[in-house]
Amino acid sequence: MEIQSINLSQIKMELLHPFTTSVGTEYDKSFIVVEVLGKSGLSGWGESVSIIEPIYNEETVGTNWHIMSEFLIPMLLKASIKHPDQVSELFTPIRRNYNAKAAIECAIWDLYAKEKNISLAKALGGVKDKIEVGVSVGIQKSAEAMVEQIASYINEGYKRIKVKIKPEWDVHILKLIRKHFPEIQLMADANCAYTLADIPHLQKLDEFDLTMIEQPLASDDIIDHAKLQEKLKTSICLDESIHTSEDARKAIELGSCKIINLKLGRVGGLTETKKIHDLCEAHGIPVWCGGMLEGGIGRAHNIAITSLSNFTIPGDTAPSSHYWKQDIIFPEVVMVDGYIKVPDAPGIGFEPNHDYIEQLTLKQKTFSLN
Ligand SMILES: O=C(O)CCC(=O)c1ccccc1C(=O)O
Ligand SMILES: [Mg+2]
Repeated sequence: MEIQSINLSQIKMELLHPFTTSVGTEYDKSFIVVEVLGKSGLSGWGESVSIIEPIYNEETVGTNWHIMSEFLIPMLLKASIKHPDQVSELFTPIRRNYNAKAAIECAIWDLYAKEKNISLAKALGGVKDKIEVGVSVGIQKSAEAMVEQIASYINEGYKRIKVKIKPEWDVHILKLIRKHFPEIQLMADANCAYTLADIPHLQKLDEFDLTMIEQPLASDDIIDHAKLQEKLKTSICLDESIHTSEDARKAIELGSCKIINLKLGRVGGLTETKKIHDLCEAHGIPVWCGGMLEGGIGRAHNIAITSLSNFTIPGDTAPSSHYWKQDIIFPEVVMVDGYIKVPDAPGIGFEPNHDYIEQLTLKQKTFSLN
């Protein structure tokens, strides 16, 4: 693979509906789109999932721009890359900054698949031609609004409902949801809102037959999660705590979780995601694809990775129309009967809408060796 140039665009998109979790509310999303132009004339695309504030992890759009332009892109332009697996290896001397690394690494994977004239899903070893879709429901103004929202999502066909919880927005909400929807596949995501002092309280969630509780404790913890898992019937799923396959190995060894949420940005890209996927598969730990309110390019990468065999639980991969009035790709991602088709066109299988991306651009820079 030979790289001609790399283009970064910081864009801003309005969310159709605000999204509230235990840590804050998102009204719009500003993020970086990466285009890697190959000497082949083909382009690979990636998207960084970081937002403006460092509230889910330590990265932001600003730190991503800095790390990409000062470190990752110069390294990449000087390197000779034959296979995308080499990119994460190349970036190893740069500590953490997983979202920044992933955006570039995913673009290289897309370019690689396009140059091979195969779909990204196929390049990654995917085995499914369609994926099951779940939806993440933010904290609402009232419990009644929550029930209405869920009813409309079930109507749209979503196969799994995830609700965001926090202390004071948990037991009564889940009780009400179960009263209305006794049969749905239901889970809860706490985004680190509890501590071990909450064990008796969290045990009350066991009666709701949740598929899992996601990241109940601190974002950097795997020890206390193991202690909590011993006291809960409900499976714990880790999100924020897992950045590498080594993290996953340790969490599995300790019994800190029974399920892992995989986000390409959080673990530095597709190669590491595959590694964690394979490790989990070998240990009987199911995985699913988390979402970070992605635009169409990030969403396309999520769809491709979800085609792998151990993604056995529906992910947070809702279609474009769930988030945006207009997405940045053609065609937009659509869901039919709770499924999204895995594209078989080369690479991510969706065409970035160049004009629209340009309209949304706040800041742009092109990098090349000469
Ligand atoms: O993209 C989606 O639909 C789900 C979004 C989501 O749950 C989320 C969004 C931003 C930050 C963290 C999380 C999370 O999964 O914890
Ligand atoms: Mg989560």
